[in-house]
Amino acid sequence: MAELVFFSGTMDCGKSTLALQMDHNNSARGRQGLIFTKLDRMGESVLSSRLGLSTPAIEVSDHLDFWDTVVERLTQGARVDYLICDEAQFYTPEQVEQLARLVDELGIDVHAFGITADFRTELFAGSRRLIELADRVQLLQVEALCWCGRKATHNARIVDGVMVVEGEQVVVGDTASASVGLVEYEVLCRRHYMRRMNSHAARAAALSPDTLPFDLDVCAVPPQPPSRA
Ligand SMILES: Nc1ncnc2c1ncn2[C@@H]1O[C@H](COP(=O)(O)OP(=O)(O)O)[C@@H](O)[C@H]1O
Ligand SMILES: Cc1cn([C@H]2C[C@H](O)[C@@H](COP(=O)(O)O)O2)c(=O)[nH]c1=O
Repeated sequence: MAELVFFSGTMDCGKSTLALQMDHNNSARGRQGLIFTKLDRMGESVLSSRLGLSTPAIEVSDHLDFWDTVVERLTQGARVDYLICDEAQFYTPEQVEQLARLVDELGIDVHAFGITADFRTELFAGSRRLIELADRVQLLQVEALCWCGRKATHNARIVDGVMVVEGEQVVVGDTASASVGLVEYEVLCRRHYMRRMNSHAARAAALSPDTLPFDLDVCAVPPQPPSRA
């Protein structure tokens, strides 16, 4: 029985890697699939993982109709057994409905991958619709960790080293650390998200002589990011 599955987790927890693995495993067994993504960090029409693997993909614009795209392929004689849909948080609710229809009416498996919430903790429209419609929402097994060592549950946006909670919902970026003047992201546990305490702020607080030792978490010096030289 075909399924619509939403594989979800924070940024940097391995969603794109799993998307590539699922495509590999399916195609190795002779199944035919189509790979979609939207606004991948590496550029247009590519699905990339931080582990270094990437594959060509169909770029999803707001105007792309999944139903029409797949039906056109089938009409041309192609087989379509499954879809891999990365960065699905950026899809429109209508596109998610088209994916559900492909599962129900054409028996095509849809594996969607994405983060649920933005840097303000608000659901992305595509993720909301996926949670509403998916047969299953599956959290990834590999957990990304907050700088304090707890499981990371939130995606924080960092601008010039400072965590922000206002701004455009969509700004493509990476979780790379230690760059200044860039929009970047850091995954945090809820406690440190709520305190606006990203690793940079925690390091500064731990080193400041003015900081009262009111909380061991805050006073712990977060590990330095690895040098990228
Ligand atoms: N150098 C590395 N060695 C081993 N694993 C790595 C390395 N760099 C990244 N990873 C793994 O890749 C994951 C990020 O993979 P990716 O598929 O790009 O994440 P997502 O799509 O969820 O943002 C990290 O959580 C980590 O497990
Ligand atoms: C939290 C958040 C993220 N984004 C962007 C940043 C990245 O380009 C993607 C997530 O990609 P990943 O493969 O899961 O790392 O989403 C955004 O635009 N707005 C946000 O609030």
